[in-house]
Amino acid sequence: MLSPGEIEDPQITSEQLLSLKSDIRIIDMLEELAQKHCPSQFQDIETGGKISKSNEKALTFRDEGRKMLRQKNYFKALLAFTQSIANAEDKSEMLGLAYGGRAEVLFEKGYFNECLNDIERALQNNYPKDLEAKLLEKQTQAQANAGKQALRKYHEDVPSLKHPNPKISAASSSVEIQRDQYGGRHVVATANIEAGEVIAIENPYVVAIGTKPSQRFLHCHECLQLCYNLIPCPGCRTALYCSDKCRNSAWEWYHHNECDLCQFDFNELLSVKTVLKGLRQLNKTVGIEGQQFDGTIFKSDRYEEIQELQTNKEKRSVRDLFEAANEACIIHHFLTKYSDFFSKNDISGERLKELLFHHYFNTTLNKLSVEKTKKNSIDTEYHEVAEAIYAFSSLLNHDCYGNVFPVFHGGTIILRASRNIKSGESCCLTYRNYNFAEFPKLVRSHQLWRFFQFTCTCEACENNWPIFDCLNSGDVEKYQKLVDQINTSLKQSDISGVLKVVTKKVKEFTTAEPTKVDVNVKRIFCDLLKCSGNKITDF
Ligand SMILES: C[S@@+](CC[C@H](N)C(=O)[O-])C[C@H]1O[C@@H](n2cnc3c(N)ncnc32)[C@H](O)[C@@H]1O
Repeated sequence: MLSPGEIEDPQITSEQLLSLKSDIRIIDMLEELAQKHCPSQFQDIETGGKISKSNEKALTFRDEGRKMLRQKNYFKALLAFTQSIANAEDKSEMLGLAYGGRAEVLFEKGYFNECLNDIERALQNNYPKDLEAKLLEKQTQAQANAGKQALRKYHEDVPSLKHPNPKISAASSSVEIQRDQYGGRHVVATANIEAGEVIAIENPYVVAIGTKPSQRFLHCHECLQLCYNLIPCPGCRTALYCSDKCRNSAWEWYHHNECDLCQFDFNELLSVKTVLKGLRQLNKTVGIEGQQFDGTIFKSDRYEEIQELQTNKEKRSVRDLFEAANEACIIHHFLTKYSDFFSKNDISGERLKELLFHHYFNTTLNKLSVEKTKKNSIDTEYHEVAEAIYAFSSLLNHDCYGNVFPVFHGGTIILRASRNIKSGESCCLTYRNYNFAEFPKLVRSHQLWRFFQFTCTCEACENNWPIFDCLNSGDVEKYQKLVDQINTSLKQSDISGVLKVVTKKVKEFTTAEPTKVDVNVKRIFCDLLKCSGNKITDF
């Protein structure tokens, strides 16, 4: 794709662009510039050609899978066979063989139920008759063991809200949405909230899985659950799902058109999914009485809430405006030329470009990173699975010493208080973990402006709280005792026991500038909260 640096037109400024007033005029002007400087950019993508399913590619991955299986490198074998399944042509013998190969890996690792699913799929997909006897033998062995397979849980059950908010479908009744001139919409506590309390439980509107093999070949692209026997979209070699239910849901809401784009090797894009799902939802609800948007209840699964999310368009650089316009034009071009989008949607090309432009900004601004953690250990490392858009969770503003922490169960986000929050206080996340203890104020303000276009005026910024090394120590002796207690409990895998002790400690925090002990205890507390959420693979 063309980059803004390649536009040799130094005269253009974001003010000039924004003075054009309407989005479509900005898009048109930038499209004209892009065509002047790089007339061949659409053809460049097209000459790469449709990268459709290919049994040849599937065979290469199958060979790799078999090699890894022989070497007992089961993890790599699983990834290779799943890639073979993604590439194999629908209903081909190659697909059957790829399922058969993965069934062997699953058998070796004791995933007998998953193995049986794959054997079934192999048999339904023209598995070669001369190899069938061996597969049926494996089936009998797996059936004999399936009953003994322990139930594996990749996160704890999603809790339910004790006191649901009658006006916000995802939130507890102790919060409300307020708006002010400086911070826009934000979430405020309407009652005292204790550390650990659940503030909201919310499903994503759309998700976009990461591009690494450990992300896309191990998680459902729709619900984000960890899954070792994903099934492919029959049309493209990109999308993989944990079940027919997820595959059908994705198809119904957005993938019926996204699939055409995936065949040109576009990664799954939050903005595109949002537009496709939004239009689908609007088409479905229009005309149904009582389904019109009335705005009295904030619903997480409704397009109007997503459309309203902030864009900061007026504060964007030329680079941002250009990237958004360019992406909108490319997606528009490919949907027009290679899909039946316009015959199924009553919408003009210009309107589609405007929507893509709008959602480029509001998805880049509001997306959250869906994470997972190591099993039963305090793990400060960052393991991303996907990015996702949540309607209500997007309304929490930033604080460099945030009081809310997200934990992910599959794609579901659970927002918990990471310290006590007083009634009337704002409930805030720490965006991209730009917290005061790790990043000096100068770095934080630079990055917060770069990614979120605002100047932070939180207590840490206003009072110039020092970074960790320069904080007061706090009660180190007590802290050492706590750490010993934590380590003993962790050795016995007693997470809930240690969480109780740490929660008590967090509840004792005062509002003054935190000490080193406070910062460490809060960090441990958040890491322990994460233990109930998504786990990294145990394969
Ligand atoms: C994810 S949105 C949060 C919800 C947003 N306030 C709204 O009205 O929809 C992020 C944007 O909110 C604003 N924001 C977040 N935290 C802020 C803060 N501490 N002070 C001022 N503005 C803030 C910035 O414009 C930022 O780009």
